[in-house]
Amino acid sequence: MKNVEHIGIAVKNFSEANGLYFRLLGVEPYKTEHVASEGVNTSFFRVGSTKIELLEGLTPDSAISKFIEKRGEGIHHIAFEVDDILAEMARLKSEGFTLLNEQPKKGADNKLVCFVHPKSATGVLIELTQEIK
Ligand SMILES: C[C@H](C(=O)O)C(=O)SCCNC(=O)CCNC(=O)[C@H](O)C(C)(C)COP(=O)(O)OP(=O)(O)OC[C@H]1O[C@@H](n2cnc3c(N)ncnc32)[C@H](O)[C@@H]1OP(=O)(O)O
Ligand SMILES: [Co+2]
Repeated sequence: MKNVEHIGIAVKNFSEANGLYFRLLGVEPYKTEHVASEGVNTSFFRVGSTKIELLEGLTPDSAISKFIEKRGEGIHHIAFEVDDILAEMARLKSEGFTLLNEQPKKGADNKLVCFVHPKSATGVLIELTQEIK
């Protein structure tokens, strides 16, 4: 795995949180994107070589809404950049990690993504991301 591509943060109020992170980081988000398949709105802020992804759930059954309901706002996942997502998925599976999708799916920001169950990774939801070229 390469660098931490982004850290995902679950927020209750998307526009307020975007304003707060603008004041915190001193930069505007470089993009906001609706990801229908995940039921979320996302925004991305560049911080050095990595990014902060703010996530707002759009329906009560989205992963983000359920997370906030159970655990409140906060860090939701850590995303690692990989060159070959299929190879990395096979490697993690053989190491005993539970993958949450059997095939890579289209994530935000032009990436293929796969999630690893937090219960198999010390309570941390892990995302693999591979850039779509
Ligand atoms: C688009 C974009 C991108 O970057 O491209 C994204 O990031 S999309 C990001 C949003 N999409 C996703 O997160 C997709 C992958 N996530 C999922 O498939 C799911 O959220 C899930 C399997 C992690 C949890 O789903 P679930 O239906 O089992 O949910 P539950 O609410 O019952 O949660 C089961 C247990 O996992 C815990 N749990 C849930 N979410 C998290 C999390 N993010 N980090 C750590 N623990 C977590 C709950 O507290 C609970 O623990 P306890 O049992 O102890 O109470
Ligand atoms: Co993410």
